[in-house]
Amino acid sequence: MNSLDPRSLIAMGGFMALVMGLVLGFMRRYYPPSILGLGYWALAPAVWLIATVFFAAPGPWPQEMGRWLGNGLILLGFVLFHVGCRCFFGQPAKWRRIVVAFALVMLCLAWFTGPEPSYRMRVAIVTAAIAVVHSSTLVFLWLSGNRNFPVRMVQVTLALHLCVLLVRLQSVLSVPEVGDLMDASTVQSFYLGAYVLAVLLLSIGAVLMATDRVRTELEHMATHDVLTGTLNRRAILDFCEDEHERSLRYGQAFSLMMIDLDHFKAINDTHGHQHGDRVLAHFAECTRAALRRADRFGRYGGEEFLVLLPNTATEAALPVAERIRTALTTGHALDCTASIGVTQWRGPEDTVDAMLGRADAAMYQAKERGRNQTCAA
Ligand SMILES: Nc1nc2c(ncn2[C@@H]2O[C@H](COP(=O)(O)OP(=O)(O)OP(=O)(O)O)[C@@H](O)[C@H]2O)c(=O)[nH]1
Repeated sequence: MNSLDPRSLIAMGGFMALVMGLVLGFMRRYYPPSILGLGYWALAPAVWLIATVFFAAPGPWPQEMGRWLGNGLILLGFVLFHVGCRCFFGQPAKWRRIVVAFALVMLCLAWFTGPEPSYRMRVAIVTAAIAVVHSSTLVFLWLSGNRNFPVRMVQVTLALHLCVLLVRLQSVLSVPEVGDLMDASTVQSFYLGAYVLAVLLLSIGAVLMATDRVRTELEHMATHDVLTGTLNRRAILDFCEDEHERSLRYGQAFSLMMIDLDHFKAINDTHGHQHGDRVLAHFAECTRAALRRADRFGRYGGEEFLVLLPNTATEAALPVAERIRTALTTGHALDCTASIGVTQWRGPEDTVDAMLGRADAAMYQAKERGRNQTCAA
């Protein structure tokens, strides 16, 4: 079987690193600053590209020195990828540990380049070091708990490359001497091919992870209220329609709860609009804490909020309303009171609009009766 020329493979890796470095660099520039880690992910391919130059191009430096630097830069690229992953998930890099370990590896490589030249030992050291970096990236990603496609793709790429590295390490340690990097053997082509693929797939994985995060952030912005963090009007109404459809299909009742803060205009007028905003945020936090996971809570408009209680009839919704009112009066400086109107789905003829109307009417009834209470309709 004809083996691929190692120089061509290295050049291919360099070209891919160039393209992916540019893509990630542009993303770093134009994506929201909340997407962390892109800088390190963009640096990794740039470093791999420079490594390619040291390996493949004859330069003014001695060949052995070029190999030493090339190996170091390849390792550094994977370290930067690891740091990018940590930053992306909001974890600081352990720089002290990284710098010490990297310096040690470079010293060992220098030893087996100059005083005690051994290509075999250099291969073993670099391979083992990259395997350690891959393992810690893998463990970190696993512990991050994220299981979406881009993370899975990066994990699979790291795991496969790790397998190749371990095979290489084992084979390099089990024979007295191995061929040179530029020997056109099938085994060498396999290792270099795996490296090129790893460079490409890890960079693509980084692109996908960042893009997925931007999509999630945009989705959140489109469905949530900035001030209170609750669902916005459109999103909570969408949930109501979904629940209504479910009730039509399965015949299970659900309840809606309209909540309006009492005398909120007076709060604004007395303490200022900003204080009013803080009261709204505090109200949202307390209410969220009083609800179950399956309940949906959204800002209907101004100081009026809507709660959707799936699978819940009025009798079960009323204690929830009381729980919310209790949660709002705990002695906190931002405490307030609220009037609540509750209604439940009444059967196939009932609509979300009709339910909203009834919940609103019940809430106004609560206001008329003196506020800070719940009425059902
Ligand atoms: N600070 C702040 N105020 C808001 C916001 N949205 C609406 N408001 C204010 O909420 C007040 C609502 O006042 P009203 O509708 O008269 O109701 P109220 O004073 O709560 O009186 P009752 O509902 O009858 O108890 C208005 O002054 C609005 O300007 C907001 O996002 N932040």
